[in-house]
Amino acid sequence: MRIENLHKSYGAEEVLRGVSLEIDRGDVEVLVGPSGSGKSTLLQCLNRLTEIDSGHIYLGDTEVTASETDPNEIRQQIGMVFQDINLFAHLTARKNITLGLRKVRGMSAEAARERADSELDRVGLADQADSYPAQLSGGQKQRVGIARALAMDPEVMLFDEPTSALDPELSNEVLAVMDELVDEGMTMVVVTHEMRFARGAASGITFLADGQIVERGPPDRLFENPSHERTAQFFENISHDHD
Ligand SMILES: Nc1ncnc2c1ncn2[C@@H]1O[C@H](COP(=O)(O)OP(=O)(O)OP(=O)(O)O)[C@@H](O)[C@H]1O
Repeated sequence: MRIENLHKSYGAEEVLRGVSLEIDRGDVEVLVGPSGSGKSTLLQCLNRLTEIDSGHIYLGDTEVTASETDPNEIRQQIGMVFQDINLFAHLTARKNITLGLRKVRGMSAEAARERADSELDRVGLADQADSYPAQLSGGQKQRVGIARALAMDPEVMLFDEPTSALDPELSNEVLAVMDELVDEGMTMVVVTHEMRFARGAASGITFLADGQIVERGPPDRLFENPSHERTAQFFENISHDHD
């Protein structure tokens, strides 16, 4: 993905102020930064959930931000997992996945069911296909959300604080699934406070503050030897939060 000079304002507040970033196929980019720095907004721009004011986003040769590009197609190619698990409560885990496959992809009932079951298996939930969201733990629901995005066979997966509403044990279930995706070579952009995941899985860490990239680099360098005082301060603060 290539992100060029993105600008986005909400009213008078400029939330993204000239963000440029390149993410290679198979890379895992972790976005970090203080609350309100624009991480979620940036992520949402990448699959057109939020429209930008100016700049360009490319996925390979396709310009995501071009007016003729269909946002629904982009959202299949660039899947997203949110902090709030937004499953349909009246549908089973399997049906939550087959719905999009039938409606958007026009798959037959049988093919959709097969695909859903195979994605549920991939996230370790083969035995929960008939469960309703209320019968699942937060971590299981989040994994169904991941399976639902994966079922569309995306080229890129976006994760917006996928574990921050979960207690540590359930977070680990979700992180384990994310680690597997990393091992499979999935291209991922992840907003997370889980520095252990960032350290272990990220190819690059981007530190955002006030809607701009302060610095970017491989995790070891950013954690051990940041170039900017602001980055150092941020990592110092989070390590204290987790003491
Ligand atoms: N839909 C919206 N309408 C108006 N303002 C918004 C909207 N979404 C985000 N903002 C504002 O944009 C700024 C950046 O928000 P964003 O959620 O992108 O930051 P963030 O870095 O993800 O923060 P956090 O870590 O707290 O989630 C904030 O000041 C926020 O209030």
